[in-house]
Amino acid sequence: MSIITALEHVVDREHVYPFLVPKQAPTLDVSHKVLLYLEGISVSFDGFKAINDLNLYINDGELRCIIGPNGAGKTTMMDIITGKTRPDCGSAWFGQTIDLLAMDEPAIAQAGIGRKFQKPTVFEELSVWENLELAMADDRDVWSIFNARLNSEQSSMLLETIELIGLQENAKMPAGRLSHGQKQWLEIGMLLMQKPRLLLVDEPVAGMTHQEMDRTAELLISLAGRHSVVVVEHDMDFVRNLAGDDRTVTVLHQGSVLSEGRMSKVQQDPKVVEVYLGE
Ligand SMILES: Nc1ncnc2c1ncn2[C@@H]1O[C@H](COP(=O)(O)OP(=O)(O)OP(=O)(O)O)[C@@H](O)[C@H]1O
Repeated sequence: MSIITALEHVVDREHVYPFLVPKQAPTLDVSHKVLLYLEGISVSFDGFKAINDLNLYINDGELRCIIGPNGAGKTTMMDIITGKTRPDCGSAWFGQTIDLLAMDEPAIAQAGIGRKFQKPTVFEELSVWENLELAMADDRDVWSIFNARLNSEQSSMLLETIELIGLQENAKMPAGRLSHGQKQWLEIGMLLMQKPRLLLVDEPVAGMTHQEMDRTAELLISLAGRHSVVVVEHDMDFVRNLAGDDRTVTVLHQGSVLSEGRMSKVQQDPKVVEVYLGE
């Protein structure tokens, strides 16, 4: 480039230098129908292998239940997917192009992986509607969110979400007054406002009534297809309900996959009966 051209670029306010463009994750590619690939992942804490040569594949739009006894490595696996824990070896890809191990936690969330922890963390003083507004994927700051009007796409997304989580009647209610189950649904709704492609849900029904559990199963099943959903859960009745006859259940034990398949098959696997269901 000549000096004149370089000077022209400097004064040209439209010109953006490549080094000034924020690095963006490559476009998600699920042409092979797999959304998440974990291969040969291991991680040790003080010499103890919490994850041991783990291989796991989640299809695009799939709802997968992950079960396993205490200490099987379920939480650590979620921590690796979301970038909270770095594995010692192995690979983790989101679709075929996005290398999760090369990204930090915010970049992974930005790329479309949302995580719901066991305890609901909603803003208790704010209404259900405001909680959802606040969670909306947007570059507005907190104050402008409440001062600005939503555009029509944002309003319809919010309406659709509040209906999906069954809280339309509670839109104006402070989130602190919701039941435990309703708070969990609100938090799922808040995650959905960020348009995740993959939702990781940790023990969603702990502390719920049976009615709330059934409603939660319906909600998670309704999300599959548009999103992939990975649910870690201890409650076997809930897992049976969620998995139905044709979804895949993965059993983790000592940091690797012990068994995988339909719930009816997994339940009868002698290895599973021995380490987990037979407890
Ligand atoms: N940061 C850490 N430092 C040391 N050990 C850890 C750490 N995180 C996890 N572990 C150990 O790794 C093993 C797997 O833990 P993890 O929490 O992933 O299991 P889990 O399947 O989620 O168990 P639970 O069902 O009880 O939640 C456990 O033995 C745990 O004590």
